[in-house]
Amino acid sequence: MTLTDSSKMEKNSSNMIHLTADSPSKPETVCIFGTGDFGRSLGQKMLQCGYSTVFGSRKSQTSSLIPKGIEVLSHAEAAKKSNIIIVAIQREHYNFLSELTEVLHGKVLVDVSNNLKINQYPESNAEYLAQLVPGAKVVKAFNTVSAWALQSGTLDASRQVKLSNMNDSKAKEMVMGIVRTLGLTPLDQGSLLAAKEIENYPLQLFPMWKFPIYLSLGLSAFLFFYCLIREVIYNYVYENKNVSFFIVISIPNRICPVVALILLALVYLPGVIAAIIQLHRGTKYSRFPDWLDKWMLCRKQLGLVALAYAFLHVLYTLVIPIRYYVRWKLNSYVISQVDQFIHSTGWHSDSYLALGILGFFLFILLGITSLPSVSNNVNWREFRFVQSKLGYLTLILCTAHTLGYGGKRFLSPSSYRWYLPEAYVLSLIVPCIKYQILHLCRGLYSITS
Ligand SMILES: NC(=O)C1=CN([C@@H]2O[C@H](COP(=O)(O)OP(=O)(O)OC[C@H]3O[C@@H](n4cnc5c(N)ncnc54)[C@H](OP(=O)(O)O)[C@@H]3O)[C@@H](O)[C@H]2O)C=CC1
Ligand SMILES: [Fe+3]
Repeated sequence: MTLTDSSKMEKNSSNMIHLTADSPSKPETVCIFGTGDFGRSLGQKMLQCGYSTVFGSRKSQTSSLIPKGIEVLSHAEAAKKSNIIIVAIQREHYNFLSELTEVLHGKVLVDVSNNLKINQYPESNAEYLAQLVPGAKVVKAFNTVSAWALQSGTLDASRQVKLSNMNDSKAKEMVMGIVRTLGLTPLDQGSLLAAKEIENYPLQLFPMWKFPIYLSLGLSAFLFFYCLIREVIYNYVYENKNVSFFIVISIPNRICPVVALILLALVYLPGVIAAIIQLHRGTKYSRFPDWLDKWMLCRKQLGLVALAYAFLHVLYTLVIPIRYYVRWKLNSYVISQVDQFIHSTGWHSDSYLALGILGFFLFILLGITSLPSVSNNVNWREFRFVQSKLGYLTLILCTAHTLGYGGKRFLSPSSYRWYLPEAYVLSLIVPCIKYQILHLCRGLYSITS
């Protein structure tokens, strides 16, 4: 066991001790308004974790769905029994709470609600609740956990509970205590102003992945038609050769490395543009344009999509030796000439393959270090070293590998092995410019200081 492992275990066990020692802060009774899906699931979980729970509902009779051991009372009666009231009701039905202002005065009201659309209302649901019941201490929490996850106990993917609250740290601490006892991790997001962001969070669908995925799909489509015209249609029209089966493996295997390289280059390009902007403005303390900000924020996703394309390229390449077309070509080549081993060709083929293997290995390393569990264990300098220095090296190695493969026939337009020169140009230019800019910056810095 490493030193970090043991210190982590120590930390965890001290947390556990802290939890049990924390139990005095565990309230006697928790009240939940609303006996819908979420209210029932939360009530059941509370009961399992040792809380005495009471429901506040419009109906007084208990249905078979209500977990056994939980009393169902009217809203006012239930609220009187507890200092914490979890409001598991849709925002549209909050109006009746204003009639309970007196009972709810000084109590902690937990708003768990979500909306159907991003930014559906001008103010967040939690702020709206705080306006309706001015005497209560409103805390936003639990909206990022689903009723299904609470019921099934599969909380791994959604263990984090984002919280925010007006200015009452005591109320927030009380809710955080409950969150911890339920086996979840509270994540303090600050004041109630953050509630809107917390409410928008479950409605987002891979926000950072949209641009990289659309871009890669667009590039793939463009390259597919480009290769289709250059290789299949051109050969058919001018050489009367039918190579339409290229669509299945040859063309995808041409598209994958090119898209991977362009995307990888686009990971490093915004850094270059940012450096140029900073040099032009003469300061690094001004905001970048919005488009550059957004581009910088999705670099990790761009890199991971690039890695996926590189993986596909590796898989497509692995099947090459068993393809009929390749075996046929090889055989006819052997038959057509008494083959002499050409040393330079041996070198050329081995070195481009070796460059590809090394480049792909570093590419995987980049992907792994971008995973949160790994990046949390390296310091900022180590992370930058891997992502920046090794990133450029990966770009150069992969470009050299592709150049090495296509290089021989680069200038022959009728060849089916023709690669898009733009891909190389872009991926080679980026590290070069950055290198130049760094030197320029160092030079300027030494002159001015
Ligand atoms: N379902 C989920 O996975 C999640 C839900 N949430 C949030 O939890 C809240 C409840 O969701 P959910 O349980 O799924 O919804 P349901 O429709 O299943 O339940 C809503 C409950 O609100 C109460 N209610 C309905 N209309 C009124 C009214 N006019 N006046 C007073 N109370 C009313 C009812 O309780 P009664 O009949 O007892 O009065 C009803 O059972 C929502 O705000 C939702 O956004 C948050 C995270 C996940
Ligand atoms: Fe390759």
